[in-house]
Amino acid sequence: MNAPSIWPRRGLYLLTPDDPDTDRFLARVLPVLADGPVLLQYRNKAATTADRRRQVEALLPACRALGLPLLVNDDWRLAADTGADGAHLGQDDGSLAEARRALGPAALLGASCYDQLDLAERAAAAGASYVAFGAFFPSGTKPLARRADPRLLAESASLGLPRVAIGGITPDNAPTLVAAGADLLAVIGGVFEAPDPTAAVRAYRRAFDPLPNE
Ligand SMILES: Cc1ncc(COP(=O)(O)OP(=O)(O)O)c(N)n1
Ligand SMILES: Cc1ncsc1CCOP(=O)(O)O
Ligand SMILES: [Mg+2]
Repeated sequence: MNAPSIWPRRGLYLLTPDDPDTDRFLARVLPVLADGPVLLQYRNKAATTADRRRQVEALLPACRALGLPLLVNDDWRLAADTGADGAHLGQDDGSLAEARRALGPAALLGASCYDQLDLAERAAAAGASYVAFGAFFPSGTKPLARRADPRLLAESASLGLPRVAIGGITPDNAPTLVAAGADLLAVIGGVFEAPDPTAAVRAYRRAFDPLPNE
């Protein structure tokens, strides 16, 4: 694990797209990394187990060169085996406390809390580095995702952990979630389904750093 003790707690948290073809997957992801995401999550539900490992191993040197922390979705063991910076776990992805014990104190460990403050409280107690809520808007990537109320973002502030918002976030609706208390905006389709993914990455940055008249 090479997680920095101080990691970026505010900005675009980019998640990779589902793509079964490794060459195409990397050709889609690598070019947007330099343009402003502050965290990257490897999430590719369309890849085989062997390809998942290959793809994490291919992303890691690029992330290292940019100082961009890389988390692995679902599978903290793959994160441990590849030396990634951490993992993101949902309700079906195993024990957060076990992952924390295995990965150590420096690892970045994220927890899906959906629409439930009590899950966030439990995740914090189990050693999460951040808590994630959502979906806040309809998501083309995950149309059946549970929907969450933006008020959860303010209600979870007292946990003292960065709060991640996810689900259908676009450059247009991003500012409302930042205003509601989101520290990190987790995005897939808004970048990878955009006609110009690099321009889309830059557009999300504006939610955190608006122009003077905005
Ligand atoms: C930052 C972030 N938030 C939520 C999720 C969703 O995790 P999960 O519920 O385990 O669903 P899948 O991503 O595994 O489909 C996430 N991955 N990242
Ligand atoms: C993994 C996940 N969990 C809730 S919504 C979602 C998908 C987010 O993707 P998009 O940004 O395309 O809506
Ligand atoms: Mg999961």
